[in-house]
Amino acid sequence: MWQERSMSGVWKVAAVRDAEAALMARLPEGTLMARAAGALAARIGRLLGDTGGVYGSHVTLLVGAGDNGGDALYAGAVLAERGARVTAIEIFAGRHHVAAGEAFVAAGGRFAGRLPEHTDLVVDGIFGIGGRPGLPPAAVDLLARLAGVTTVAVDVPSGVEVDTGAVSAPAVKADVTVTFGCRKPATSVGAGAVHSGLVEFVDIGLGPYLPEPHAIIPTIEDIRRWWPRPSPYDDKYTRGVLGVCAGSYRYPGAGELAVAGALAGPAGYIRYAGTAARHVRYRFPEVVTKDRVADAGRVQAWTVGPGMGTDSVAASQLSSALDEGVPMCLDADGLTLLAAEPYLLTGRGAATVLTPHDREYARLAGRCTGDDRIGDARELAERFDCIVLLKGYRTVIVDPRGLTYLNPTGDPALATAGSGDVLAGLLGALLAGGLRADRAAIAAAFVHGLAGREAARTGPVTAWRIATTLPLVLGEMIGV
Ligand SMILES: NC(=O)C1=CN([C@@H]2O[C@H](COP(=O)(O)OP(=O)(O)OC[C@H]3O[C@@H](n4cnc5c(N)ncnc54)[C@H](OP(=O)(O)O)[C@@H]3O)[C@@H](O)[C@H]2O)[C@@H](O)CC1
Ligand SMILES: [K+]
Repeated sequence: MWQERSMSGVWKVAAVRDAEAALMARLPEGTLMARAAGALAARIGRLLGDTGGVYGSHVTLLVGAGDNGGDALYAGAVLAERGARVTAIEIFAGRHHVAAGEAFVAAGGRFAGRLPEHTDLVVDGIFGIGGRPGLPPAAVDLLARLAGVTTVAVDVPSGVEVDTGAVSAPAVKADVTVTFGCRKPATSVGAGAVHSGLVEFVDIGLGPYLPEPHAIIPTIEDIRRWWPRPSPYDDKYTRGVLGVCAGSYRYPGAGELAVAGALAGPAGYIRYAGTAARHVRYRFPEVVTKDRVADAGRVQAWTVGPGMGTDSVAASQLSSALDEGVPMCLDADGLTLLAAEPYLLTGRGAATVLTPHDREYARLAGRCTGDDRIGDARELAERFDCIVLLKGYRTVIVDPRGLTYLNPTGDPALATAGSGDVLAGLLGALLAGGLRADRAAIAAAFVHGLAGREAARTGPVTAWRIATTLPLVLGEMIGV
């Protein structure tokens, strides 16, 4: 499924090692490292080019004992040949990739016991996929002294747990990570994605040897292809009708934001049911409003939960919506209701997407999210037999069979009150529009992220601004 061409996969270390062994068996020794180091040197060269050029620049390599340090040394050799002053510091005294060290010295690089006076750019070659979480004290000390210097991580930022992206101990914080062969969780999810900075992928030929990926990162082409578009034969009903049950007397804004998100989606008709009906009607004349889900009329999907409260009225609204047996996005207060009544979804035939943030996750799972966000999301998806969209800088989406997506468009600006209400509305509209539920979840997260980024370009981001930026982003980037 992931092989749809534009997607990129994410693989764990064991799969990378197997693919590497299979490929290496067909190639002369050192070929892969040469490919990796060549691309690394080229990327560093471009970065230095932006700040005065390679010639005469001061580059410091932090070099571990394994092949990751070897990559750094071979790249350092190329830079030294191009006139950079390259200094390598061993993290473990007397231990480095021997052939790479010789090439480095032959090209004019030098090993030193301490940092040079000045560094323009530091290369993290401490550990790659052979790394365990955390850094030796010597590396922590060097990195502290290099704080503020442009940092390029080789393959993964050292110290990040490669298979989960967890950062539970000191780890390198890179501006750019040049990653080889395939993407890994370390650069794609959790705090590791933050520590990776801009991730540049270098194809070294592993592709044909890799198995099904651990997770998938969709691209904008995937989202464009999936987004439902009306045909000339559609009417407002056949495009899909979404029911939105969100907001309340107390929190009418949640209803308005969820509806605003929904209106940006592909559904042809939005029905609102809830106690914020007056507010919704006033702001959106195109939406038909009722107080009760039971009176809302037929829909192809429901979004239930944002700001609806958790009292008995809210519980009965949720239960009416579930009775309709159509796909549902369950968010916010709806998740709190589910946590209190975990059997609510048992035996449900239609797809359900749960959209927790970390605190809602804790309520549902009975424990906090841990270091492995993909594992956390999978556990919840299995328990409730649902699709789970676990929000974060890299939102994780999993279906109960384990198919996993990572959203690449997250932005810190999205962490603002009401932002999730907009997402829930948009996601529901995609469900109503007939998109497969896992794709509806990732497409909504992707476009919501783009809208957050776009809104952030012109000032502080509010949920309302995310909602009003959605049509712009959909028109300009998704082509709807
Ligand atoms: N895959 C590919 O296709 C290609 C891979 N290539 C490159 O190879 C890299 C993998 O190299 P690698 O296997 O030699 O392991 P690497 O990451 O250098 O580190 C191992 C060393 O670090 C040590 N160590 C680890 N953690 C530690 C800790 N917390 N604290 C202290 N020590 C710790 C560990 O010690 P040990 O476990 O032996 O005690 C061992 O000495 C890969 O990321 C990529 O850059 C490319 O060149 C070509 C294509
Ligand atoms: K590294």
